[in-house]
Amino acid sequence: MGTNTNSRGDVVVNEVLRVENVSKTFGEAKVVDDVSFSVMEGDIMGTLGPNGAGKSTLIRSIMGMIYPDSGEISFNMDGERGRLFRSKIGYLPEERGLYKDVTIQDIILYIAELKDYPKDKAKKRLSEYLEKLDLGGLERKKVEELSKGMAQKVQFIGAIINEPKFLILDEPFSGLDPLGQDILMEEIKTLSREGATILLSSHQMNLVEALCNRIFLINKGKKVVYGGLEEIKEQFSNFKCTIVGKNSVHDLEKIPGVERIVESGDRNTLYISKDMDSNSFLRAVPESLNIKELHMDRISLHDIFVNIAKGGAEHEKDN
Ligand SMILES: Nc1ncnc2c1ncn2[C@@H]1O[C@H](COP(=O)(O)OP(=O)(O)OP(=O)(O)O)[C@@H](O)[C@H]1O
Repeated sequence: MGTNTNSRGDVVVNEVLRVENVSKTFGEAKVVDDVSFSVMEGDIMGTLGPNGAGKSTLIRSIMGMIYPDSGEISFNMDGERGRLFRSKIGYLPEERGLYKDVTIQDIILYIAELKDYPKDKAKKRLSEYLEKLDLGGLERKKVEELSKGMAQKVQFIGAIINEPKFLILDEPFSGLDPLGQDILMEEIKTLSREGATILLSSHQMNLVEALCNRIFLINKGKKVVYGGLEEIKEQFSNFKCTIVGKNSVHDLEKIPGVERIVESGDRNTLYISKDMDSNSFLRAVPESLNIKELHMDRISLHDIFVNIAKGGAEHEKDN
């Protein structure tokens, strides 16, 4: 796993959540298969995986909503070890649902009460967060009058109303417009700076890349990648080179270090082997190529994800 550096850059040893050899079967299908990982104090950990990979099943198991067939899940918070400390945890479930015929304030105060969080503090925190999330002054609005994105923000407030030490967010960005996503991302960073440890699942790779210090990637129920974001990028090939121009894939494939090509019209993206540094690669690009544009980039989390989900295809068409 390498050094345990959290999202704040601190080296930490306190493991807040430990998932050990967890498996879950529905009918004949093993949807979580012997999965182990840890979330360290101060982490913003991203759980990624294709549709149906097992992310929500894992999260529901952590939340004690379903029982794994085997394995152990344990928390360690404020020096106490245990199964689940409800009052210290915040949870945004994948399935959205708030009572419709109640006001925002009533539902949030109800959630706060379930978590033993004082009513006066909850009221103040609700107003602050409504303001931050662009819903200022809407305490008395009924849930049924809200748009999907607005309801999503209210449910987020429900997850953080008790100042949780550990926050689990299942697809927090889904249904939000780009502005809403940016606002939420800033709030997640602020909560982390203020001391929360966060586990989130998302399909928005750019947001995960900007937020998370540690990644857990699951595919078909099995852990496939786990570690620090930088560590993972180095583990997979480091660079990609995009060349725009009329070139045959056959010629591009012959350049030393090219592992994989994604073709999109005149634009070819060449994924470079991690053994090849960028200077050596550029020196090896033949003069005979037709080059209208050329750029070198670090590979993104999106690239890593697609590569794993497709099983590392050699040569792909992008359209
Ligand atoms: N209660 C259930 N009963 C039967 N099968 C289930 C149940 N819950 C989940 N599954 C199955 O388990 C698999 C994993 O589902 P899960 O919701 O954990 O995936 P996910 O990674 O969260 O996917 P997505 O990104 O689409 O939300 C799927 O094949 C799903 O059909």
